[in-house]
Amino acid sequence: MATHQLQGSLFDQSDDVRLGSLAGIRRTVLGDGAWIDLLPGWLSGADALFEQLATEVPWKAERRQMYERVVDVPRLLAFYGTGETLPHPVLDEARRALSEHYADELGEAFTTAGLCHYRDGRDSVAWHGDRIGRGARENTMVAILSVGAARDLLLRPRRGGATVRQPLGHGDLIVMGGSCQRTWEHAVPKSTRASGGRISIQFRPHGVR
Ligand SMILES: O=C(O)CCC(=O)C(=O)O
Ligand SMILES: [Fe+2]
Repeated sequence: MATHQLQGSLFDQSDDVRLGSLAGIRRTVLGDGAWIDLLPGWLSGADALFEQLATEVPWKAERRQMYERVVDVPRLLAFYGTGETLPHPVLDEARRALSEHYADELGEAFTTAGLCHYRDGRDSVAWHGDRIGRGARENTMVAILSVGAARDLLLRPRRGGATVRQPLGHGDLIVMGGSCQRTWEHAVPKSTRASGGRISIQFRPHGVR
């Protein structure tokens, strides 16, 4: 598999949970109208936030029909809809900061937050685009803040082509934008190297899932 690796954060030993500036965010154009913005280490104290979210969020283990079998979804989930208070004030702050930063380009606010908890390297998410909602038809943005151990987020064009590999953890921010949910797919594959759990917080506009 051809991979193109961008830099991520390796450590975060601060206990003081806070956001930095979004000024240093950098865009990579993927093609077919898709792009990603990256800001390694946007959140400091990310590993402390991981511990708190892991224990305090009311995580749900879901089961889904896969052909003729019902299987466990290989990660824990939580969802906060529009107007709901998020499980840590810094996440409300992140949602506000992202909404402000992208106001002109996105034309609407980030409202919902989906959380995924990958307990270890056996947890994963299969190739998909976030296309249950408007992302199937319209350009939109999905902003993901990652805390805990780094895991690879892979991105590949739907029409075929090289895979982009982006390790994410320890307070890193990625924003998938443009046509990314339609023309590209993303996944977090299983890993034999994962050195602990990772939680991702996905901010989306209303009606994007
Ligand atoms: O955990 C991640 O970074 C990706 C999660 C994801 O793609 C999703 O929940 O739609
Ligand atoms: Fe996704």
